[in-house]
Amino acid sequence: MRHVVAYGSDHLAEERADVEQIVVISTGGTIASRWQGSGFAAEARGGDVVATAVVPEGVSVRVVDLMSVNSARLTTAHQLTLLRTVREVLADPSVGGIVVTHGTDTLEESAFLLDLHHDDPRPVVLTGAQRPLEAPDGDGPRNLHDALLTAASVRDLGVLVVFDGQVHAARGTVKVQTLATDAFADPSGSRVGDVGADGVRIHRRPERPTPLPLPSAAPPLPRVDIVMHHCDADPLFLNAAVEAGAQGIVLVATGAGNATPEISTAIHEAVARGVLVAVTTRVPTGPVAEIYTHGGAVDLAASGAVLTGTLRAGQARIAVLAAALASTDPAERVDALRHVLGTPGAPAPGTRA
Ligand SMILES: NC(=O)C[C@H](N)C(=O)O
Repeated sequence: MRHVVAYGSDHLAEERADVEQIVVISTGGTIASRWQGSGFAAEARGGDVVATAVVPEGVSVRVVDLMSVNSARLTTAHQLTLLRTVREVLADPSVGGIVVTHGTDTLEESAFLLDLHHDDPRPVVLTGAQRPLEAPDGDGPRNLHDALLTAASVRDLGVLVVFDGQVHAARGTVKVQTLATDAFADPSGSRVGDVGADGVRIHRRPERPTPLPLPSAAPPLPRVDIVMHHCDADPLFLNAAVEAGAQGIVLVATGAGNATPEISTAIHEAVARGVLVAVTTRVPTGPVAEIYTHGGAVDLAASGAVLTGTLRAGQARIAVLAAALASTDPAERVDALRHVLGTPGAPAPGTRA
């Protein structure tokens, strides 16, 4: 990345490094965690986090200290603040890309929300750590270096997750390890690339639907709940979510998307009240599919639920949330959900007559 530039009135030509400015947005997580006397919690500022990493050659870093929280505590309001901050940062054409340091617990949710709205060729790369800030064998410094390198190197890949030498698309990626450092994978797909001593290697381009417009962050933000099915489950929690005012519900069904006739009836009633209901599965890998009746996915879909393909619970919830933020009309919300799921033939949100 070297080129020739002219400086000042004497037209002195010099060769200088073409520096790529990457903005690091710091949000907390284990990568920013310190011991609190009883356990670890996010505490450090972004500058402290960046100071742990080797900044790749040709990259300059500017830090935005957005928040410092364990990611299990994040709310929709936090995530919309992150989304707006990304937009504001990218409004500066001198910025080459963004790295978001984030707790791993809900990283896949924030990454997917950003990806659904990302309409810029410049990358947004999320990373974090499984070991705390000052751990002698910490994984944060390498992850941050790799994320910076990726953010400075790639274009037109949407929002990415870089972790443990791997580059993942936001969509489909889930946390697959509670403690080990190879924390992320797409169980139903393949990764986008790798980061090694020879740089960033990209193997595939993620499929992404047309990005959604920036949603309003004005309260009240829609409530979207997750309810898990299991042996002996009745519709109590699904109905409780409706009573609590949920505008969207994700049922984490068994197998390929199956529950019971009673839950199918409860979904029918929820949908009749304008609630957007989606179905994913407890199984780690593979799509949900309309195969079984007697309370199976065939019936749940007939009751008005939308099957979410290979998205797991956290990202299925983000898809429902994004659809709920895109419109207040129940039919348009279904369109928006099908659009973000990449359903063939789904009308673009807001195009209904
Ligand atoms: N590894 C981590 O980052 C976990 C941490 N509890 C979080 O903030 O998500």
